[in-house]
Amino acid sequence: MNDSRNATGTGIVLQAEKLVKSYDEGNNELEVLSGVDLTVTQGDILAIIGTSGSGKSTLLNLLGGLDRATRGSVSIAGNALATMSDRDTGKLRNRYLGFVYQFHHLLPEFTALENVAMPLLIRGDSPASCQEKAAATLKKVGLEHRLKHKPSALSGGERQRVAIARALVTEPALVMADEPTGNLDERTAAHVQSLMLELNDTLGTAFMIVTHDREFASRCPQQYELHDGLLRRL
Ligand SMILES: Nc1ncnc2c1ncn2[C@@H]1O[C@H](COP(=O)(O)OP(=O)(O)OP(=O)(O)O)[C@@H](O)[C@H]1O
Repeated sequence: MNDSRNATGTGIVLQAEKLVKSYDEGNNELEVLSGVDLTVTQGDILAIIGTSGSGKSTLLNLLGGLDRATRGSVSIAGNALATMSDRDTGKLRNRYLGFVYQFHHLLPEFTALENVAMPLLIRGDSPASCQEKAAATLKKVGLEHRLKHKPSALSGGERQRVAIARALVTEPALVMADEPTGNLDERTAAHVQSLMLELNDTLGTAFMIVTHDREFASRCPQQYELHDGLLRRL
């Protein structure tokens, strides 16, 4: 596997070319993506907006290797997904990508620290190193005083910050976030949005953020709109 920093000598983390996705609907074929091109370079932060049903989640699933394209190509750190087994795609995903969703998906019976340590434990790191890295990452999202709290004892914004820490703990090149603040009140959403912009700035992690929030999108240096199956830079 290539390293993201010098995969192509250009710091390209993710590249999609002429991406098409159709769903088979019996007699009909629903073409959701009709030829999407996108390049994400190290440290980029980009927002993707689009009306409901325009294919934003479909696009993220393809780019993150969670689903396969009908045509076209996706490569992560210079590795083309099309010819890769599901197992190798999973390995690539774990190494280079982090994911944040609208709902935090934290495990309720585990503390914030244990939830954040989980991806490292699954990867086979030693328990001591997992704990240390998880604590350091929770500090980066301002939750060093909440390590032992379970999700039920955290506020909505805190839970989402734990989810962001969990996505960051493996030091991914790119975090893909699907409506990460869609479930938060306006004020809390604004805090979590600022946190992602800060983390991008301080850690150099690239962020791709699907959002309905046009104001948030306008705070991101790159903005794209998905419309009629195509992705257009705004
Ligand atoms: N597995 C599937 N099988 C058939 N059609 C699907 C499937 N997944 C999504 N679709 C359809 O593809 C279109 C795009 O869906 P998608 O979830 O990607 O949109 P979205 O832009 O993320 O929407 P929202 O903003 O409402 O979450 C929709 O018309 C949806 O019904």
